[in-house]
Amino acid sequence: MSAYHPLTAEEAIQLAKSLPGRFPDQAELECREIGDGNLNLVFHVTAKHSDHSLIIKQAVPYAKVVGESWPLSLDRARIEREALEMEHSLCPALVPEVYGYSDEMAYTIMEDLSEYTIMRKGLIEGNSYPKFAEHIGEFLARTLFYTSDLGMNQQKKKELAGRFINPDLCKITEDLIFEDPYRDSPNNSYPDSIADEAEALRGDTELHFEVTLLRHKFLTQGQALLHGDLHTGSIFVRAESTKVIDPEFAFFGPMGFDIGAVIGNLLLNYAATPGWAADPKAQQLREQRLVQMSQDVWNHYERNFRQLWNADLLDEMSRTPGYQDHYVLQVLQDAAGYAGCKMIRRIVGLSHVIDIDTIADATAREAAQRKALAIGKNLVRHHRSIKSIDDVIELVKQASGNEVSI
Ligand SMILES: Nc1ncnc2c1ncn2[C@@H]1O[C@H](COP(=O)(O)OP(=O)(O)O)[C@@H](O)[C@H]1O
Ligand SMILES: CSC[C@H]1O[C@H](OP(=O)(O)O)[C@H](O)[C@@H]1O
Repeated sequence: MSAYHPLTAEEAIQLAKSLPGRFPDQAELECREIGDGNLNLVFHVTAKHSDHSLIIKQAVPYAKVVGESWPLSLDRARIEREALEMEHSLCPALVPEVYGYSDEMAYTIMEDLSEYTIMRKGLIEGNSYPKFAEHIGEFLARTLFYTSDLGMNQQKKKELAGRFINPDLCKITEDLIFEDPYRDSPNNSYPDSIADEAEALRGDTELHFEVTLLRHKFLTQGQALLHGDLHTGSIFVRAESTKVIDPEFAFFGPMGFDIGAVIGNLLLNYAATPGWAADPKAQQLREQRLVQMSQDVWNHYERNFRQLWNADLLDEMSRTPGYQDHYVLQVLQDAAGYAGCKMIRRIVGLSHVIDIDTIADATAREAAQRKALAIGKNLVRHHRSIKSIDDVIELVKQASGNEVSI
C-alpha cells in the first residue's frame, strides 16, 4: 500500500528538520502553504530569527484548480524533480537546487527563492529586467541543445526520453492549448463581451489547419527535453538574476514550444499594457520594452545555440553546410506559432493570466483580450512564412494596430 498522503504543515516542518545541515539544530521552524499555481502544494519552511529556509513542493493526485474530478498522476513530481536536476546541471545559476525528494510521497525539497519576484507580477508592476533576455536565452539554448540529438549521445537520449514520458501533463497541453479554443469545450471560459471572438475561432478552418500542424509537431517531434510550461509565472526574477521553476510538464518535444511560451507570455503582458499604464508615455515605454525583450529572447537564444552547435556538435551529419541555418529557422517558425497558440488559449480557454484578467477597467480589459487574440492569430496564421525575428515583430505590430518603434 502506498504511503502517499498530502503533507500537513507540521509534517513539512519535521521533513525540513530531518534534512542534514539545512537548519541550525535548535532552530524553531514555521511553515506556510503558499501554492498559488493550478496543480500542487508548496510549503515554505522558515527558521525563526535566522535566514535559513526551504521549499517543499508536493503533487496532489488531481488538478488542484479543478478538483478530484480531474485525476493526475503523482509521477509528475518525479518528472519535475528530474527535469529540475537536469536543468540545474546545465544551468546552475538559473535553476533552484534540489535538496531532497520522495517519489512515493511525490515531493521535492528545493532552494527557497522567496527573495525573487514571479516575473508575471513584476511585469504587471511595470518593472524592467534588463538581464532577463540574456539569461533565458542561455537557459533555452543550453537545455535544448544538450538534450537534443545535436548535443547528447543519441542512444542516451532515447533512454532519457523514456524517463520523461509524461502522458497526463502532455494531454493537458494537447487539449487546453491545441484543441479546446477551437471547439465548443466545457473547459473554455471567456466573458460574453468577446463571445464573437470565440465563435470566430471555432469557425476559422484556415487557422485550425495551422494549429493542427503545430499540434502534430507537439505530439510527435521529440527534438529536446522541454521545460514544457515556460510562462512568466514559472520564472522568478530580480534585477541581476533569473531562476526557472516548475518543469512538471517536461517531455521530449519541439524546441520552439519553450521559446514560444516565453515570447507569447511577454506579448500577453504587452497586450495588457494599456490596462496598467494610464500615462501614454509610460505605456509606450513599456510596450517598446516588451517587444524589444521578445526580440532579444530569440536573439540571445540563437546566438548561444549556434555557439554550442559550433563548439559541441556530436552529430556528424549535422555539419552539412546549410543545415544549421535550416534548423534554426524551423525553430523560429515553430516558436512564433506556439507563442500564438499560447496567447489564444489564455484568453478563451481554461486558466487565464492575471496580466489581462485583473485589469480593473472593463473596456481596457476587453481591448487587451482582443489585442492578444489578434496577435496570437497573426503569429499562428503566418508562422510558416517567417524568415527572421524581425518578421515576428512585424506580425505583432501589424496585429496590434499601433506603432511600436524599437
Ligand atoms: N523554489 C521556490 N521558492 C519560493 N517560492 C516558490 C518556489 N517554488 C514555488 N514557489 C511559490 O509557489 C507558487 C506555485 O509554484 P509552482 O511551481 O508554479 O506550482 P504549480 O506547479 O502548482 O503551478 C509560485 O508561484 C511561488 O509563489
Ligand atoms: C489544469 S492545468 C492548467 C494550466 O496550469 C498549468 O500552469 P501552472 O502549473 O503554472 O499553474 C499549465 O499552464 C496548464 O496549462
